[in-house]
Amino acid sequence: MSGKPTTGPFEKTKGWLDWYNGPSKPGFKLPPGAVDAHCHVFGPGAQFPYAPERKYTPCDAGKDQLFALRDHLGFARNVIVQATCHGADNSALVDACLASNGKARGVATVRRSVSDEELQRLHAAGVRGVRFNFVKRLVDFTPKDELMEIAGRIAKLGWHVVIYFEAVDLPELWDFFTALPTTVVVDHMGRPDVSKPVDGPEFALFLKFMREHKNVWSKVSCPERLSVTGPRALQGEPGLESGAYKDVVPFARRIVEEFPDRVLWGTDWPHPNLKDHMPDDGLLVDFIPQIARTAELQRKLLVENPMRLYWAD
Ligand SMILES: O=C(O)c1cc(C(=O)O)oc(=O)c1
Repeated sequence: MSGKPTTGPFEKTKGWLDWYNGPSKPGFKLPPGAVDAHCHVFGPGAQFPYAPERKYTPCDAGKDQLFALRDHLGFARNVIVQATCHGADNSALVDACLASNGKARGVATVRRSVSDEELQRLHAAGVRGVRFNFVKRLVDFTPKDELMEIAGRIAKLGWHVVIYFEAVDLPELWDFFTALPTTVVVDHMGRPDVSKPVDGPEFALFLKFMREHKNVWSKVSCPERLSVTGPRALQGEPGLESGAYKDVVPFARRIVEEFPDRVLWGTDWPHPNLKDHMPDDGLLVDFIPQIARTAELQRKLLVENPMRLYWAD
């Protein structure tokens, strides 16, 4: 990996943790054609300014650094998800997709005012979905009728909707989510509270959501974000052997084993808003065989599912 995080003309949010630029080589050998199906680009801010309405200002994390990480870890492709710090200006995302030689597809953020021409331009760049965010610390509220209107328009392009929310908010969002007319992909397992039992009512509701709605998929990503007690995956520390993020394993494993054809995995590089540590992305890859325990489950999670959703054409 080359390149160090820079900050450009913007001042980072106080306490911001930069991505770790010395990731280890994973011990786990990814299957050929593996896709990192959730990652972001931030700026660089000098070229792609952060949005005025953003809730945080990150360090830069540009496409060259993302592609270097992809190659270092052994992924073949990326799905780049529009980060909230760029609002609905998808320029950095589009630039990265276009520069990737077909190795990156995107999930954009759009407003009701987006034109059909702009949607076509995004499609041509490789965008295949839009992201609706309900995490209050990240975005201002968007009315549900606006989101439903957008969903109806992008459905015609064959795109899907990615949703990000906290587990406690699922009951209130249920009717909206289950009325969406597209495939629906949940970010980071709907952020379960992993200090609660995997068999408890909160996670049961999430499993019911997926069980009763066959159009719902889940990213089994972000153990570093969800873990409460598990040891961290830090360079120089025994990651896999000591069971890094082990409190997250039962949740992710449950989803992978019940819904093997509707799961995706991603690094979440450059890991926005982590508060107490920055993971080694190589060790995050080493987390995968704990949650997808057979070669077949790994192939579905890392190759077949993301290819079906993002590279169907
Ligand atoms: O939990 C987060 O802070 C977070 C933020 C963003 C974003 O700002 O887009 O994306 C993620 O996947 C996760």
